[in-house]
Amino acid sequence: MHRITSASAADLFDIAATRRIEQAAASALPPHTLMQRAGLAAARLAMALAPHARTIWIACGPGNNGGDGFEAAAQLRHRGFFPVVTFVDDEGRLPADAKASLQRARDAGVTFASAPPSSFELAMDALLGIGSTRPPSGAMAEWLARMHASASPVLSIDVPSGLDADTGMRASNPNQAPASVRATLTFLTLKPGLFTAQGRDAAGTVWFDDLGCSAFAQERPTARLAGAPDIQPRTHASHKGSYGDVAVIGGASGMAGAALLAGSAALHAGAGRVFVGLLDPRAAPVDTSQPELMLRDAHALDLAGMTVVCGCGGGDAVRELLPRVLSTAAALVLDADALNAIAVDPSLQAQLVARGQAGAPTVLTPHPLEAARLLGDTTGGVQANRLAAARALASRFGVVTVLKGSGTVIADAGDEPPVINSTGNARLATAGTGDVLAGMIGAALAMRRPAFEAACEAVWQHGRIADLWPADAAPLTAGSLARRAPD
Ligand SMILES: NC(=O)C1=CN([C@@H]2O[C@H](COP(=O)(O)OP(=O)(O)OC[C@H]3O[C@@H](n4cnc5c(N)ncnc54)[C@H](O)[C@@H]3O)[C@@H](O)[C@H]2O)[C@@H](O)CC1
Ligand SMILES: [K+]
Repeated sequence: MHRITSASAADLFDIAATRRIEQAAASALPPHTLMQRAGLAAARLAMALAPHARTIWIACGPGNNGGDGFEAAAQLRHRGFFPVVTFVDDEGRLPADAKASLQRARDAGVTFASAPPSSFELAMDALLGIGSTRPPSGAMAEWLARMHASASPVLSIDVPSGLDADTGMRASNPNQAPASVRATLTFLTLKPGLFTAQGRDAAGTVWFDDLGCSAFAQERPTARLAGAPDIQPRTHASHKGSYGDVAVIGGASGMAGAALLAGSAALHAGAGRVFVGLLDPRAAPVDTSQPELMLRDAHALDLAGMTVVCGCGGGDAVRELLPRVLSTAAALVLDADALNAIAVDPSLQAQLVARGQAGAPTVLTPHPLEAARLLGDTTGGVQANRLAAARALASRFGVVTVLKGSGTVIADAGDEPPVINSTGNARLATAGTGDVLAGMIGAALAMRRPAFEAACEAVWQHGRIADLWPADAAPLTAGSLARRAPD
């Protein structure tokens, strides 16, 4: 068993692949072995989370997830703890494995109750796992609300009940208040839904136990956690030309700040030189607080051979420059208003596809609404399956897509499984952080990182800065994020 951190690189498997792995393992092992291993792992983690616990409430559902709960209860009782089990369904409908574990819990002297204990030091959610098919209702919904409203830690078994392990969408209760301490112990495989959409909030700290079955995980991963990037040291004999030029195109009237933020981020991410081509004809000729940035009129900037970051604060004015940007930029990041312009213009879309066919790298950085516009979908449709939406955008336009949001998804047009980023937090939910990300990706491209790696590394670093932000520092702003330091 080990804890998954943002530094962990790991393969993720969807429910269908997990079921196949489970079947292969179950048929090679003596009956009930997997559930006994799962229950023991759950009991061990429960003891570690609440070693002082007098009462551990274990809520068990009608399938094998409930079986894991019964098994954990038996193991805890054998170790001198006092689990109280509430069971949501009738015993006759339990699958065989779960039925055997129910009997083991009874034999161990576990207390069974019809209602949750009045107080408990830890709650274990063993109601629904990967077999969840509909929103929890009735007693199940009441029990989930009760455990998540408590001040005691909640340990979810395999998957937080009601969370779709493939997509990270909750069947109901999307605004559930987080319990004080929340952890999920997942078995056999890590599932993508634990790391994107509502999954990160629902799961809390993720622990993984492969139940000794890693040899059976011979499936192609559905997605990956990339883990911490490998930062290469700079050679002494390098110079600014070694780290490339970035040109930011954006900053229409009243929105110069967005382009300056992207430029600042590119600079602090290590680009050799950064030009900011402003679309506002009345823009100031220099930013005295960041004199390193070379401000230009966007229309006069020569883009040949440049890595271009286009769209930050671009307004409608960016539209007229896009044909030139799409045809001349050596490498390109398209953000914000550039994406909105492309979404409504088939000729720009054709140019984007042509770039991909010519092998020119392009990274799109949409938030869910921008992705929906590009796909002709709704935000809800995109969020309902973020992995699929990111892949669809990447393959439609021949680009690398960075679908922003909790658990940012990075997908490319090839066969590579998408990456779900595991850094970042709600500090990033403030104006301008997307401009900063676009600039950081631009810097990585200028340093000649392949587009997919550039995007994965920059997204990871961007979230990492927010994760490391000192709790007692001023709130994170996009400007300080770009500079990577509190003001
Ligand atoms: N079978 C095995 O050998 C193993 C199973 N494991 C556990 O088994 C789980 C999968 O078991 P199952 O396939 O039985 O699936 P679940 O235990 O997730 O639940 C499926 C059952 O719940 C019902 N159900 C679905 N949504 C419901 C809702 N909203 N309200 C009420 N009932 C609902 C279904 O009709 C079905 O009876 C995994 O998540 C994992 O926890 C692990 O112990 C690993 C080994
Ligand atoms: K569960």
